[in-house]
Amino acid sequence: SRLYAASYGGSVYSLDLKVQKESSEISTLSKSKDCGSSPSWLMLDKDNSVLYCLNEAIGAPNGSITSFKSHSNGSLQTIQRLNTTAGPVMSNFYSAPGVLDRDFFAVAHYETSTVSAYSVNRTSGHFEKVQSFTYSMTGPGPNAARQDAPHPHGVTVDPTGQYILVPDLGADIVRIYYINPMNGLLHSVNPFIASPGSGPRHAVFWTPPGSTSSDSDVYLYLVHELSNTLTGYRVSYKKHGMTFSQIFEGGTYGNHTAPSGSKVAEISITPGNNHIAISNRLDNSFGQKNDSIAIFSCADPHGQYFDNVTFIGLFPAYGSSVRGFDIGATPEMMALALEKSQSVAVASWNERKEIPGSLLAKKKLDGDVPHAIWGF
Ligand SMILES: O=C1O[C@H](COP(=O)(O)O)[C@@H](O)[C@H](O)[C@H]1O
Repeated sequence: SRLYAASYGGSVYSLDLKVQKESSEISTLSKSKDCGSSPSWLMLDKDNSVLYCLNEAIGAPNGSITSFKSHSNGSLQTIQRLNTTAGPVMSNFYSAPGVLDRDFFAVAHYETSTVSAYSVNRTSGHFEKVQSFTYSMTGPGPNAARQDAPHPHGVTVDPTGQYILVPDLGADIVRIYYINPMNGLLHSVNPFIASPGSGPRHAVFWTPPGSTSSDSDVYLYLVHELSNTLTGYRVSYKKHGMTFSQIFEGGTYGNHTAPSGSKVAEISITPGNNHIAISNRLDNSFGQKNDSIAIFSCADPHGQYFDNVTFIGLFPAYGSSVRGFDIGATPEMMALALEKSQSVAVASWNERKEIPGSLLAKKKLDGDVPHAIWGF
């Protein structure tokens, strides 16, 4: 199976996982320095074999985005590199029904309080900036060290494809943009206000399988890095925006207090559509430098309909500071970006119980590893 990983050592990796009965192994197929000094996030267009890499460029005045053609032998061929405002940390594609020849992607820039949007030719992998929104605050938030300014952190497209949500860790807000269906331009609508000091980081939607309709059940789950909490909301669509009614709030350690210094990072709905997986960073829950993945149930066992959110338990992450993870491949496995272990790891995935399993393979890369994703 193919994996891609971003390393703050300045490399984007194309990796190969060989699963064997005795011992599995991750090997490097190729490595590129063309993403820039601090690759932070990867976004794969599987249909066109194009990989997009955000360069956070920590400490530098500009960030950048690079697109790569990913060839079947694993080599990464640079298509385009474009400078951006500093600090891009997450991106996501979206489209507009009235724009037939191009799609779009939005980028959250943590460092510069900015959300930017690009139009992209998905076939060629070329892209250009179309919009940006920069925010300010009149004073720091309750956690002054982390909330000195707005810090957009995530980009999530709603299930109907009409809205983009951007959790802002610094401002305790989820910014919401309506996508103009005729031209793809983003329009700010009423944001969602999170609890003061909670630091919303990333968000994910749950719907019954395959639903793209605002008429069906739509739920939003949000992880808050500063309070180490998960919140859940039933979503309703209005003429010009979305409203949220809270259905859950709980810690990512169940009934236990979050260990000092720990911080939540990633959230996703598991492949069976019935659980929520969350990465807890720097908690050492499974021993020194062995952090945890928290699993919550959120639907019936078949993932067909909503059920009350319940904490199931913690599972080992096999390293320190899981900043990103991706559950995918065939059979399903969990790729873990172990930032502070400077490694990428793959754990098995228990498809019956919808929980992480044993460690299959782990590979040290050339720096801190903020993101890893499955390829094709
Ligand atoms: O201070 C920083 O924080 C941002 C966001 O990190 P996270 O802990 O919320 O994942 C990080 O990207 C940046 O490198 C760091 O300087």
